[in-house]
Amino acid sequence: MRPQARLQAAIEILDQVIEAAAHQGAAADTLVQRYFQTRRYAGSKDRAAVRELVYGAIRFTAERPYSGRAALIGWLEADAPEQLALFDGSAHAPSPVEPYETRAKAALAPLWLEPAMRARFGDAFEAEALALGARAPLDLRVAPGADIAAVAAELEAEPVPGLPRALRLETPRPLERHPLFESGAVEVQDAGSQLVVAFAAAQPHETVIDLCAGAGGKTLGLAADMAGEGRLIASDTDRTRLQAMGPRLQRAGLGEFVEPRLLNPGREMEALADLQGAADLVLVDAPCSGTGTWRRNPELRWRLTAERLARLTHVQARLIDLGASLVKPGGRLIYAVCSVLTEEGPAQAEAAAARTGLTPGGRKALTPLHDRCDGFFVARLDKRG
Ligand SMILES: C[S@@+](CC[C@H](N)C(=O)[O-])C[C@H]1O[C@@H](n2cnc3c(N)ncnc32)[C@H](O)[C@@H]1O
Repeated sequence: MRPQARLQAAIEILDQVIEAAAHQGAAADTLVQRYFQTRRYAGSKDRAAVRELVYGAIRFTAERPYSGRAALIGWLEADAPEQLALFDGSAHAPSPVEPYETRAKAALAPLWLEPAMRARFGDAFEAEALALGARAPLDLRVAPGADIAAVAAELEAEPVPGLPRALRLETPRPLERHPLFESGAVEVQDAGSQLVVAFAAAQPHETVIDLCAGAGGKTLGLAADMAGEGRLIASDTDRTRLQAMGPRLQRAGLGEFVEPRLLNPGREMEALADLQGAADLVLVDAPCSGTGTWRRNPELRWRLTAERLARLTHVQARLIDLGASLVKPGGRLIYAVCSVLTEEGPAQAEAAAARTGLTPGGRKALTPLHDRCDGFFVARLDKRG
């Protein structure tokens, strides 16, 4: 592809990303992949270059742009103006840039969300928002049986302070076909997620419920901490995610240990009735805005709306109440969200303590700027014995 055609491809994909963001459609990564499935003439260098253009424009502005063209022009004018000469109207090229046409403006947070984020971060708002929008390294969790020093040497990865089983690749590269990944010796998991698991402090012989287990990222960490002793139930309402957990458990040799349970949305208790008041630990890793993961999913900034956020906080409160009923006297509930918003974090935990009668037992807020990991909020709530 000529450079001009790459720009035009990026514009077309960005149009799709904008449309999908407005209507809860497919993720940007999926749209990039689909675009090239039907364009076999594009080689791997073309794909990589177009992807860079698409993500450069997405990272540039947190405010959903008017069009793919506006997004790309806005970004290139700010960061690579020489490329605008390639908007020359030749075959497969974008038409020349007009002085008065709409261009996206740089924005660190969606306009409607900025006041809440300023209130949350105070003077550090700009630095925190910049860190949230920057590229993330690739973090790995090394399985208990694997020699971490040998894995670090083989992958040329660095240790992560405070997490003895974590390694970091500052420049991410695909690992899905690496023997260390295929054998279950390493799993991709952000340091923030690993810190949440460490905060939960699952112990051998406990009964643990990972209520919103998804594809099992944190389940694997909980299982490692339990050293295969006790009971670990992993539930979710999403069949596809729960099914994706299967191969991960197999790779880690945990197929027999973890009990997956598919829940019916709104009627979750039907599949959990036997566990009422039975768990030492319930992890509620609740669905959330994902504001803490903007580094890896920058287009989430274009997706979130006030209505969606309100729906999410409602679901979070419901899941905390459900989780609380599963905790046994003397047990604990760990509430976690990959969010940096007060209403999903501290405010949610405080309201939960007042509503459920559970006792606040410590909490932690992580941010990319401060902790070099995804943004997370995690809180512990104890049930009196
Ligand atoms: C933040 S994700 C969990 C990520 C997962 N724990 C991990 O570490 O990879 C939130 C999960 O909550 C699930 N979920 C949404 N509504 C739910 C409900 N009513 N009951 C249980 N899980 C639910 C979603 O399907 C999603 O997988």
